[in-house]
Amino acid sequence: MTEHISRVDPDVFTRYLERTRWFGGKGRPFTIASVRRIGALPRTSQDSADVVIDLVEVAYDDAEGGSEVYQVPMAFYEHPEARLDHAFIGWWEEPDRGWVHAYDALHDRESMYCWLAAFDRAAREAGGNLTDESGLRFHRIGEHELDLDAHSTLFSGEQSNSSVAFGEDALMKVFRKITPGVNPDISVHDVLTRTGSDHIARLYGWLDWVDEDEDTTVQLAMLQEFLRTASDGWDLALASVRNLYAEADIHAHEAGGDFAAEAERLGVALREVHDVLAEHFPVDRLDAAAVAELADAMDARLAAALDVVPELAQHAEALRTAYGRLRGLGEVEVQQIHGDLHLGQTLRTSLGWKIVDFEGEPAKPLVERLKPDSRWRDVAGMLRSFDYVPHVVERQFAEDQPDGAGQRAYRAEEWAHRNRNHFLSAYAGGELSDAQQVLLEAYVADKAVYETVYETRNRPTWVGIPLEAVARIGAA
Ligand SMILES: Nc1ncnc2c1ncn2[C@@H]1O[C@H](COP(=O)(O)OP(=O)(O)O)[C@@H](O)[C@H]1O
Ligand SMILES: O=P(O)(O)O[C@H]1O[C@H](CO)[C@@H](O[C@H]2O[C@H](CO)[C@@H](O)[C@H](O)[C@H]2O)[C@H](O)[C@H]1O
Repeated sequence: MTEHISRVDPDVFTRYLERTRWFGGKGRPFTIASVRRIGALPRTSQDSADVVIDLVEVAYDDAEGGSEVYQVPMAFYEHPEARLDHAFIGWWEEPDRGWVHAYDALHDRESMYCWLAAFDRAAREAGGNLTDESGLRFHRIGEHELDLDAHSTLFSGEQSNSSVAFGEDALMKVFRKITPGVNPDISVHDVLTRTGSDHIARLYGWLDWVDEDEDTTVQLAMLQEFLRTASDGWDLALASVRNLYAEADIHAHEAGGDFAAEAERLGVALREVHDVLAEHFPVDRLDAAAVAELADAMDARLAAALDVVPELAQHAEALRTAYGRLRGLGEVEVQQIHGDLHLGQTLRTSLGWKIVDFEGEPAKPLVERLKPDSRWRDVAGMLRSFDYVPHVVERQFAEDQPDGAGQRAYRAEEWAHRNRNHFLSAYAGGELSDAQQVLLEAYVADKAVYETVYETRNRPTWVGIPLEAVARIGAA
């Protein structure tokens, strides 16, 4: 542990991380390797607490090993704040502040005002940049005037990061797992905002920190347009299946809540986003050797997954065969993509579909996430998501209405099939070539394997959903 908080019992952070949704190391043994104070938010006249940002380094004590760094913004109060009980981290003596009661600052409206006010001030500084003496830099782009009267509300969803809405004006996403260098969520939103894309929330700014010791920059948060009229694509799709089940014996295309037209619009939106990204980021053609490396990477991911999900073993050969087919492809085009696309990353607004969260898969190292990849990875992510929807609805129905499961399973498959097809043909604009089919199948298999690990670690009772998909690949 570094000197400045050496009096804090590391168990305080261990217990806190384990309680959060966003900590990626749940289920793995770990110790706190270091805690580093990187700055304090500029004070405003409304402040009632000191607000600081710590980076907490976690070292894993299992065979996989390695370490990760998490961002923990904290509000320090002199006395306990009952209204923030749910966000309590611990209490300890700070060298220059005395005894403090530390709370997760994102739950605290007074503290969140510090971020909003700093972003607002940045817009008025030269170049839209505000830098403080600790190296925290607030950047603004565009003309949007922030609403400084807006109250902050922390989103409570299942997220890898923490998002705070400022009224209906702006949304700030605080990145939890921190890696030095460019965060693709910011760089991709920056390009799509500057080019006027219709399918994203506009970027308003971001916060980074210059680590002078390591000569690196760390991106800490992103501020963007709040999509007021948004409905989550995942929730809409769940509602569509519930609607289908509410009427006995009708087909998916006959149900009032049919989702196929939305699936088609989503396909078109994704293609348009991919086209803009291809225009503004480098596009490469992988040669046969590089394509073989792509297959090797999928093999390696499967090997690592087998340690976490031993049930995958019986399907390993079929999965390797799907990856192996990639080796027969001469060339594969790669570009900047989304990297972790699923229905929960899509929002239906009054102005059409928007896609959010361009950070890539949270578990992947940044170097991997920054590498150009095939567009078919994103398409595969969406196809997997259409597969998840009826399974999740069925879990809810099975409890209340155990009868009729067989009939529901049949109709569920019809729903998933219909929406996958509508999405895919709208995206591709016609039939897929053999090479595209091979790519798509390999990426679907790779995503399903990733999901088995993700579910085992985060929602163990859901692991059957991707495992069933993996079994289908085996049976094909
Ligand atoms: N600009 C926005 N306006 C309104 N809601 C948003 C916006 N961006 C994201 N959301 C909501 O916040 C949720 C989490 O955002 P996301 O970027 O996926 O975070 P994470 O990286 O933590 O997964 C999304 O599912 C969506 O419902
Ligand atoms: O949104 P995140 O970047 O945090 O993505 C992670 O969490 C997702 C779950 O919220 C997970 O997605 C999986 O579950 C979805 C249903 O909840 C389903 O629609 C997706 O198809 C499935 O992959 C995602 O994989 C993970 O990276």
